[in-house]
Amino acid sequence: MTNKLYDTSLSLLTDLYQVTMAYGYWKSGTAEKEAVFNLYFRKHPFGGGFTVACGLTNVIGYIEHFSLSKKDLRYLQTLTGNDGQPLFEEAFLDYLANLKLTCDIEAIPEGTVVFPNEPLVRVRGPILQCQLLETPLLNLINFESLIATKAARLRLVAENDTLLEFGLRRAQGVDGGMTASRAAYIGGCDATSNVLAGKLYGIPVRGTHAHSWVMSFENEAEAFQTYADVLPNNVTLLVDTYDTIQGVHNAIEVGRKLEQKGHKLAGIRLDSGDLAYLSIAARKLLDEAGFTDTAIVASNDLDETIITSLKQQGAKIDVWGVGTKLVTAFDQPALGGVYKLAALRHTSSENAEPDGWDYKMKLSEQAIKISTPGIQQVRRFRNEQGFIADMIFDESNAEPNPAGVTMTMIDPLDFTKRRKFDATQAFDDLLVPVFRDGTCVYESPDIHAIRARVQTQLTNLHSGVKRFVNPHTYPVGLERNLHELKTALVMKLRERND
Ligand SMILES: Nc1ncnc2c1ncn2[C@@H]1O[C@H](COP(=O)(O)OP(=O)(O)OP(=O)(O)O)[C@@H](O)[C@H]1O
Ligand SMILES: O=P(O)(O)OC[C@H]1O[C@H](OP(=O)(O)OP(=O)(O)O)[C@H](O)[C@@H]1O
Ligand SMILES: O=C(O)c1cccnc1
Repeated sequence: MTNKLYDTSLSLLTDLYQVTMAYGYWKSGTAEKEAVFNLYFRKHPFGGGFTVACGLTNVIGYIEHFSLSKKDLRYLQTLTGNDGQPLFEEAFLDYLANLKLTCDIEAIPEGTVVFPNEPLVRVRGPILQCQLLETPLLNLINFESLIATKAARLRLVAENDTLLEFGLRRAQGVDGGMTASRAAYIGGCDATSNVLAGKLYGIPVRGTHAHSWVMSFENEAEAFQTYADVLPNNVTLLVDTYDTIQGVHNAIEVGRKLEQKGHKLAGIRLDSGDLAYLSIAARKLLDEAGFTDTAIVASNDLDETIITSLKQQGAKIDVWGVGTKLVTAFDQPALGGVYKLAALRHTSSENAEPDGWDYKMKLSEQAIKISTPGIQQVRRFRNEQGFIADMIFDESNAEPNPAGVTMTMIDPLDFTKRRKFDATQAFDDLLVPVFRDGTCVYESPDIHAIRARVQTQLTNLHSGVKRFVNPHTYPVGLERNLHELKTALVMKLRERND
């Protein structure tokens, strides 16, 4: 199912500087110059060892609906510079009115585990168009990948327990709630409480009831009984409004009556107090009363650390409801994805050289912030045990060619560390074609298939990469030619600035 939230044009959902640069390219006659940009991040979120790529379906929706409406253009017409004069001339607005995206876009499919410096999306096309896409692409990929990663971490600790996403009420606005519900499901949640996300994305919806239900009755027993009478096929009772242990006794009473009518007490929910102690006590009471199938749901500011601790304490919790700390990515509120120019095409008419790419990179005093030039692809080598290493290479300049025999991968942090991969080594090239000349050529898998992909990907990762404390760094390197090209370009740029 595609994301209906983006069925209207969001073409102005960008930073002003993208539009002023677009104007600059147009005015200086370089708008159509072919460029390549890469979208990548530099550091895993949450101090982890992996990230889950997510957001591509929404990127496709955004691009397919890209078109500046008359209202958009009228708005741009009103923008003025510091002299009070219009920022943009009419002819540029006419150009934008007729602008159709013609980019070629490759991307790593959603649900793939990815690592720092790997291009998640590669955009190739007229530089003006590539530039306009920067902000929306970052917005869409950064947030969804962040939340999918958080959910994948929760899934790792929840193991085979049920994981519910309860975050809408505490999410960052409407869109924060909607995209978080989608990404949380993809990352590993089993269902959401968000009904609109259920409708739009086909995510299973689940829920219990609130304290207000109990508080609205004379007493808890009456509240539970009324709920069971009204929804006998959906009875999970929140037992902690007044006294949790008494609440469990009241729930058991209702459960007995449900059984007499051929229904069952599906669960109880704990939402405060010591969840380890209370879940163990509740399990004992339920089991003694014969309710061995009744699930214990827990919520209350849970995250992967608390769930791990509760499991270590022997908590008897079957279902974890996680809201705030999941959908707000509480401990790291943003993934720092960036979008950098990596190559610009020159034609023989511009200089004496034949047509070809000028490689581009951003220098920095910090090695981690130096971007990598080139028309990049990521080759993931694997064997029966799982993923071995990822090698970033330049499609137009690989050794000896992308389908060829031995390739040498160089560790970006220690150039003396090299690994060779010969032709017998199994691999997958991660970036796949998504747009050709502005037309979508990629069919997004359905959301359930994307979710399943995350779990398959994680089973292919070494457990050391998945641990939360000091995770092992999964090897990612540059193919030798790309490494040499990058080194030569750094030298050249540094010399030019000396
Ligand atoms: N046994 C436990 N071990 C570790 N953390 C726990 C345990 N039990 C509960 N927590 C977590 O501790 C945090 C605070 O719980 P605490 O009991 O202090 O507040 P509360 O139950 O929300 O209080 P209130 O009764 O006022 O609602 C929550 O994030 C909760 O998930
Ligand atoms: O704790 P989170 O991970 O964010 O999970 C969502 C929380 O939202 C609800 O509380 P709230 O107090 O809003 O409503 P309630 O009266 O139904 O408990 C629910 O009981 C959870 O505690
Ligand atoms: O259904 C629930 O139990 C629920 C839904 C939203 C937030 N907290 C709990």
